[in-house]
Amino acid sequence: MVDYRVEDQFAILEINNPPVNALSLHVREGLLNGVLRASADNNVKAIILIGKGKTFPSGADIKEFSRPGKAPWLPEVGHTIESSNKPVFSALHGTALGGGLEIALFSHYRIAEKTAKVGFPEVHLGLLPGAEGTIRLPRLTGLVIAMEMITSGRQVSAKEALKFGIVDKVVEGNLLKETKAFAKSVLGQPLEPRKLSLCGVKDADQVDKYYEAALKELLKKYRGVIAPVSCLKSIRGSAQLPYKEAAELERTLFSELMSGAQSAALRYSFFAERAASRWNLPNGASSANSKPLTIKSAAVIGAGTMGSGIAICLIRSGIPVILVEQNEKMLENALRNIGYILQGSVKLGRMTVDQRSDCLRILQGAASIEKLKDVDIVIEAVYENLKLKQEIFEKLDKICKPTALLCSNTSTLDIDLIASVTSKPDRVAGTHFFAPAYIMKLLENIYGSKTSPITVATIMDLGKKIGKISVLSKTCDGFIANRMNKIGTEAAFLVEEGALPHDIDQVLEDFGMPMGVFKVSDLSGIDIGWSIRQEMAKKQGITLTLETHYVSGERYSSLADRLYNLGRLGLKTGKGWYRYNNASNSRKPIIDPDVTDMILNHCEKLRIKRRQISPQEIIERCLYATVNEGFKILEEGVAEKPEDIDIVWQYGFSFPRYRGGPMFYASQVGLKKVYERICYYHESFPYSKHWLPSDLLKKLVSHPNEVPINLWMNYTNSKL
Ligand SMILES: CC(C)(COP(=O)(O)OP(=O)(O)OC[C@H]1O[C@@H](n2cnc3c(N)ncnc32)[C@H](O)[C@@H]1OP(=O)(O)O)[C@@H](O)C(=O)NCCC(=O)NCCSC(=O)CC(=O)CCCCCCCCCCCCC(=O)O
Ligand SMILES: NC(=O)C1=CN([C@@H]2O[C@H](COP(=O)(O)OP(=O)(O)OC[C@H]3O[C@@H](n4cnc5c(N)ncnc54)[C@H](O)[C@@H]3O)[C@@H](O)[C@H]2O)C=CC1
Repeated sequence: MVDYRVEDQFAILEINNPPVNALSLHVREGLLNGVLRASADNNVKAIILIGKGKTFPSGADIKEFSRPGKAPWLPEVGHTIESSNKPVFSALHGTALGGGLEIALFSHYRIAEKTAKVGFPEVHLGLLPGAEGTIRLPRLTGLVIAMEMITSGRQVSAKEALKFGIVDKVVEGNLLKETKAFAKSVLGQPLEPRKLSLCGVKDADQVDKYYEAALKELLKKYRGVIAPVSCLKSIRGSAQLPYKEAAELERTLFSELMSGAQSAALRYSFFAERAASRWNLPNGASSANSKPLTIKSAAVIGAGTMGSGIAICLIRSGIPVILVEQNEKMLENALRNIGYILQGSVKLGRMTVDQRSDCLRILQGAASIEKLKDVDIVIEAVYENLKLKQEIFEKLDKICKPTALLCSNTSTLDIDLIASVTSKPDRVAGTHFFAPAYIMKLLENIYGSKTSPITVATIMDLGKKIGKISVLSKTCDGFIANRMNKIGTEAAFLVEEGALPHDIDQVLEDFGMPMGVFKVSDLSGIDIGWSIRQEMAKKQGITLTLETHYVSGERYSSLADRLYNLGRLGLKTGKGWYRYNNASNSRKPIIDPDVTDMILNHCEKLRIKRRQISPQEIIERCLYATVNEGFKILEEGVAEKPEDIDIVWQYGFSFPRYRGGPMFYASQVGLKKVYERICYYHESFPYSKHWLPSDLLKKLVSHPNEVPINLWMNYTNSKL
């Protein structure tokens, strides 16, 4: 794993552990032995550490973190490098990250190839750079840059690294040749000043001031996340303590993080995200054996909230779009609105004026779908109405070229029903974006029973190309995301039983959700849910009233319908579950006593006896109902694996990454405990079928060995 050779009196230690040269045990052993061998070899004047393939080591081997590790540990390897009697040069290319950068900081000199990037991304894994990265980086860069880089996990370019003093030279061309040339220019110079363990932190006297300022920022930015603060404490130690004691403090903080729940969840999330990009269809097709088509042009039908957002995603990635609306006036409004949104991006520094112009240049409007005959893909985003969508797909089938993919942004409707009106159902799929589509990272792609592997491969690939995290779902009512989301349903029941909307929002926010469910409902519009419920009632041939308490034997809450009837549609009308100060254009939700009165009246009318509800019950009711549905989704093959579900929740509903996702969270609580509580709530609420315990969960708890191993178990200390 570390190839050793001597060339021109240089010992070259080439790290060869694809794909990212992670510093797994054999690499650490190879480095340690290689440096000792080279140090003892009289024919060697200097040592060069270099990565084979696309990168210098991108970090420790994260997979090893969930197993008992073995020496030599990285700091031991590092100190062997630093104390070598021969100068050691790290030649950096690709992404020299985490433990990789630490190895470089133990070396006496660092040379970076022009396109290389360096950084400490450990904070994203709930960790700190625990091989003395927090002690060494400030010795090179000073405290402010070290604090920023380590607490943000940001990767910096070779050029910036040179400016910060992290690397000694940036080179172009053959890295090894250039490193040798640099080495020759410094051979013979004393090594002691190059050993960071012997240097001090130049702005150490300012540490308290920098620490306080950074802490204030971090607490605001990363509410509930512990690793950034630990990083900061360790960096403070680097300035306040002698080197050895600082390293001990770093080790203690690292061990605390490593054994904690947040890092377990974040490490799981790292692999889950990559696992979600791989897919398998029941017919044997998979991401490994299916090739995507190239999408060179697109059309979006419906330029409302979603259609406009989807069009932005496409044009931002350089894909020309024809945007279709019902008439010229609506089209004009939509195009103007897109212009404003992009203007906002410019103001926020997310794009330049020129990039905005480039985007608008490839956006074309149309008030009829007749113009779509040449596009490679159509994404329909009209109202959530099956009949309307079928009419549109029937027309598209006739107008578009035979190879075009026809996709719907439907949030709930069966893709098979939409595909059934076309002559090419293999080309039909769901591409479910989340609002606001130009911000939210998730693209939930949906395949129907006839969707072809090429279609699936293309929409999964398209997601990646437009900067989304794509996850695949089989068609069903609501797909993974909306079918599983029982938070809103249970939250409404909890309000009927005794809680108030802001109580529930507070508990969910304390759990780590960026925004409570009622605030989200106000933001997206009370009318959205109302339309979905009306559509559902129509399908079942029933009429919903404000007194409706059961629908087809299922408990139903009409609280949101009451808001709708009062014209309280959320933020857009200045009133919803909360009140908003529209005069000052404020989006800040204000608790509204009128809503409390409305809730109390509702309960009185329906003779619901209100009671005290604990935060624990709120979490259990909202999350365990969701988890139970998640297991049903797995059982039915709607989601292929728990990772897919968790990634949908992280990127579609902003579920806190440091809790892994609802399925992972359940595994951390203990599946047995979760199952028992689900059974308890099923007994308490027999008229909510989402409490009917999942067979898969029951089997997993009672006969774990009979259930195929769930991937998440590989990376964590999760328990049954
Ligand atoms: C590197 C990337 C930027 C590459 O991106 P890209 O090209 O897009 O490829 P990907 O699809 O992301 O990745 C390809 C493939 O590689 C896998 N992979 C990537 N990185 C790693 C990794 N670090 N480890 C393992 N595997 C990795 C990835 O999963 C993909 O495979 P797939 O899942 O099968 O598809 C990008 O990948 C990236 O950003 N990677 C992560 C980089 C990172 O986070 N690095 C930091 C790692 S943590 C680290 O380095 C820790 C430390 O610094 C501290 C170590 C301290 C040790 C101190 C220990 C002292 C302990 C003493 C204990 C004593 C106990 C006792 O006495 O018993
Ligand atoms: N709003 C949301 O948060 C989300 C909505 N969705 C789904 O996206 C779709 C669109 O939703 P929204 O954008 O919120 O609705 P919207 O009401 O904001 O926009 C729909 C647009 O479609 C246009 N339209 C209707 N019939 C048309 C036709 N025949 N030809 C051209 N344009 C037509 C309307 O004029 C309107 O501008 C729905 O299927 C919805 O379920 C999916 C994810 C999230």
